[in-house]
Amino acid sequence: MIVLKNIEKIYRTETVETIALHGIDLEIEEGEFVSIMGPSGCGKSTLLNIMGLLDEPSAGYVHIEGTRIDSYSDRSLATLRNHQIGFVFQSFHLIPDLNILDNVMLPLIYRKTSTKERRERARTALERVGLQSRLHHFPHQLSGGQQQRVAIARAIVGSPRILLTDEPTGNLDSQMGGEIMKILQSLKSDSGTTVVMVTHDEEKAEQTDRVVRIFDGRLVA
Ligand SMILES: Nc1ncnc2c1ncn2[C@@H]1O[C@H](COP(=O)(O)OP(=O)(O)OP(=O)(O)O)[C@@H](O)[C@H]1O
Repeated sequence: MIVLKNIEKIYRTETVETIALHGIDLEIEEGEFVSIMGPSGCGKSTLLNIMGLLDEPSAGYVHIEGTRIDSYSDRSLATLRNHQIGFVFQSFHLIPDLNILDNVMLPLIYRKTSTKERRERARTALERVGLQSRLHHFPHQLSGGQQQRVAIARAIVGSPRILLTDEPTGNLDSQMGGEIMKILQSLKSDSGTTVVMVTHDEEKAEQTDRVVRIFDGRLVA
């Protein structure tokens, strides 16, 4: 379960102060598939980054699986992020010089597992997204939808409890976007993964369990 309590986020530069989030209270149940919608600049990515422990709130606190995050050391935070949370972004961020299998094995490099086990897990994750026949292809040899499926495989290879996705279908046509939605739904239904998806696409948001709407850094529904 993810709990956000009275989250504020203020970005300060020398001349400007931007209040990106104003007192957000949000609870996301384990195994829930939630979408976050709102106009450009309303704070969606900021919220996702705070949920994913990539950024710290200026005030308020985050609980993940019952533990208040600000009680963690940087090292335990990194471990928590590496083991419990997977990320998928709109642009796939694959490493062009590594084949698909090696790209997917990458997050396991910090774990004390053998290369053989890491390879097995990467194969299983790639099977899960239907890319078992492309293991030795390089990213540029795949379509956009396939590259996004690799990014999902990489995000789930460590079996995270939480998958955070920032416009995962934003760069894809509607058929490929539909395939990505099916994969996200299967993660929820087959493994009970909690999935949070930032999207601008009303139709895709309606396919999730709950739509959270943000306007000007505040929750509106
Ligand atoms: N690193 C930063 N420094 C200063 N201001 C920032 C920073 N990151 C975001 N902002 C500001 O915070 C606000 C929220 O940005 P955020 O990226 O969370 O919006 P968003 O809803 O995800 O937008 P979009 O849909 O366009 O991606 C915006 O006004 C943005 O300009």
